[in-house]
Amino acid sequence: MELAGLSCATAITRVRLGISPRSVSCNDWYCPRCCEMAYPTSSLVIARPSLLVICGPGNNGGDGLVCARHLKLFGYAPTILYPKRPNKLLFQGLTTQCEKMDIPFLTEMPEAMVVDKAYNLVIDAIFGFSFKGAVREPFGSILDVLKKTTVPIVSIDIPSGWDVEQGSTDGLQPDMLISLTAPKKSAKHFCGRYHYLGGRFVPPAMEKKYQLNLPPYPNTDCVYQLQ
Ligand SMILES: NC(=O)C1=CN([C@@H]2O[C@H](COP(=O)(O)OP(=O)(O)OC[C@H]3O[C@@H](n4cnc5c(N)ncnc54)[C@H](O)[C@@H]3O)[C@@H](O)[C@H]2O)[C@@H](O)CC1
Ligand SMILES: [K+]
Repeated sequence: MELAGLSCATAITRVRLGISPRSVSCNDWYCPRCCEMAYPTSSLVIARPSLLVICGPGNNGGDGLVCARHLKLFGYAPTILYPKRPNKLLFQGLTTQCEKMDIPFLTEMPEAMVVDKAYNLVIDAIFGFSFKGAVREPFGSILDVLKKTTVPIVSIDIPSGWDVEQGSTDGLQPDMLISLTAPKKSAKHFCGRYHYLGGRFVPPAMEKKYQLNLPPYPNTDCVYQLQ
């Protein structure tokens, strides 16, 4: 989980993010002409390099907590929403680490307009490959807000609410997807601009056994850009 979260934070720092679609005429968050070196904090829309990380009740949420901590170490200003916290030492420890790093926690999901004004990016760490059935609250309302925001969304492993194999026609449409270990079948329905693979920790024997055909990560990188 530590490596998964670190690779998510690393992938996020690699993406170009424009000065502001509200302040540049081309309306493109990732336009190479309008963007500076991009994701460095100097190019963010809102002066403060603010990001909202929304964490769900399972390991996908744990990846989000780790990702938030590393983003803070990289110079960003993450805020976390973590509405359903499992009663397990692992997640309590990850939460404590974020608190000790002065990462603020929200008590409720802000409205879409507030998200648009306050954050440069939303990181969706709500559900991963164990999501099933109809979305239960409070996550249904949270996903509804995310569908209304204009802020780019980065989904960890799977866009939350998508079926792991079939995807979703009316679900979240993130701008960036970070597949962990290997892309899931639903990734072929991803229509955003950036697709990264992260989580460089698969033993070669396992990669061979499951014919994962993972791409060659360059040098010591923990992420690989697929798209
Ligand atoms: N190889 C692995 O197993 C790895 C897993 N990792 C992460 O772990 C994720 C999978 O973690 P988990 O198996 O804990 O599952 P998830 O984090 O996908 O979600 C499980 C949680 O969501 C809840 N849930 C499921 N369906 C729901 C619904 N319809 N409405 C509301 N709540 C619902 C469950 O009660 C459970 O609390 C991956 O997607 C990935 O992000 C990574 O850390 C890397 C390695
Ligand atoms: K997710």
